[in-house]
Amino acid sequence: MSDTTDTGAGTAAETAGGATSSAPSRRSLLGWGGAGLALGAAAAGGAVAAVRGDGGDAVPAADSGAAVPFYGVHQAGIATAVQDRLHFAAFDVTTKDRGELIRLLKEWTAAAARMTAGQTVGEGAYGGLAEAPPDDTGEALGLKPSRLTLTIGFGPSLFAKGRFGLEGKRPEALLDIEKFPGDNLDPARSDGDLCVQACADDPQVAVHAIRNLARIGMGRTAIRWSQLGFGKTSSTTPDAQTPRNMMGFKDGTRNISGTDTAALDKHVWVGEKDGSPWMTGGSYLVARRIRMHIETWDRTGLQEQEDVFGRDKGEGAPVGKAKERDEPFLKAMKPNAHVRLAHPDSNGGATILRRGYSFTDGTDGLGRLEAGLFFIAYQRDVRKGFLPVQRSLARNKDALNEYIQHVSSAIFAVPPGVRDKDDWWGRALFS
Ligand SMILES: C=CC1=C(C)c2cc3[nH]c(cc4nc(cc5[nH]c(cc1n2)c(C)c5CCC(=O)O)C(CCC(=O)O)=C4C)c(C)c3C=C
Ligand SMILES: [Fe+2]
Repeated sequence: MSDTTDTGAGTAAETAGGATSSAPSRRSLLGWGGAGLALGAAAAGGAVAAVRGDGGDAVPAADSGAAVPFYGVHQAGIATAVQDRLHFAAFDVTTKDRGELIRLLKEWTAAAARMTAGQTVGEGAYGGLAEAPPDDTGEALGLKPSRLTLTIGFGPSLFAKGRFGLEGKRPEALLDIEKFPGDNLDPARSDGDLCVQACADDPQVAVHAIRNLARIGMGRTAIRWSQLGFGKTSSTTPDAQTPRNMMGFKDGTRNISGTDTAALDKHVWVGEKDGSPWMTGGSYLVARRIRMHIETWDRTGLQEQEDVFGRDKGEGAPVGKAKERDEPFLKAMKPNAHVRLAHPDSNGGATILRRGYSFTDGTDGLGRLEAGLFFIAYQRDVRKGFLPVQRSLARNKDALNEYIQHVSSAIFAVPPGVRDKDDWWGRALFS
């Protein structure tokens, strides 16, 4: 655990860069494969043979074992290619000391830079003082970087008066989300001062990352709730096969593509003139745990299932069309079909980037599968993204509502990317 050092930006930078560390890395354990080469470049802070051009514009990662660059204009994990697994954690900040919080964010940044490059945290998992717990918990030793991305967000409660002096910096877009008809929200699984979204192609790598951040944060933060996810339910790579959700339908067909920079600028990235300068290049994240009434769905006829979405189950084509990517003709769908109500044309152009994951947490004690969608949406302004779409789905009685229930809700301001080794998560907010 790296709580032994007062990690100033300089120290954090050295650690993040990896150049001065003698810690055993997942790279050194792996040798120099193709992924290792990309990782080596990332660790050196140089041009990466890889996944993003200028650190902001995303292009798909080819190799699921590779490293996704940590530094960039935008945080990775939003427009970058979606990985297979998720561990999402919301934290309460337990320290009252602003300086402590800043130190924590610097330490987290340094650890995140190392872990996303496939390296161990701090001095590693072994080889240190026998009396002290190792800096790294060790379960990712020998594993590839697995396209791990770590994306941080700040919740509304962090900006509360009398806490950290941030009340004047709360963006208007970081609003308190209203309760929608049909919501059955569990406060213990909702909200949070901070969040970290960890996505990777190996679940052990994602879980290791959250575990180590939680460990570094001990005494200053505590996990409020967390969510594991599998089977991505969206795609930010248009050429990839669209994944299917737990209802068996292709999900993510009409998502914003990670390569469509014009759409990302228009709908996802916060602009300079959007009101909160520290958020320029960032985005707003809405997370909703949505339980599915799986057993009811499984007893529902195919025609009804297809009517619910307005797409067919096999190909994923919109009603009356042959191919998944054909332009939907909304009026051909039932008035309360999910796609019809969620489409930008039905919501004044409101458009979101979806990045959700399926989940199952076993059974619920009544023999029913505790399963659903952990819905994640990124947008430039929640008032022009999630809110109008969800209002439309809730108030117009989306046909899907009979089969689902929203059981948790959270919103976070996701700051821009960490530019280089001297930068840290939230620097613009606290400066
Ligand atoms: C508030 C936003 C949305 C919530 C909540 C939501 C829940 C939800 N969606 C599905 C399954 C599908 N959704 C699909 C399309 C779709 N959904 C939203 C928004 C929300 N969905 C949008 C904006 C769209 C795209 C509409 C369009 O432009 O055509 C689809 C169709 C395939 C696709 O385009 O992705 C499916 C399937 C579930 C199961 C669910 C809650 C559990
Ligand atoms: Fe949807």
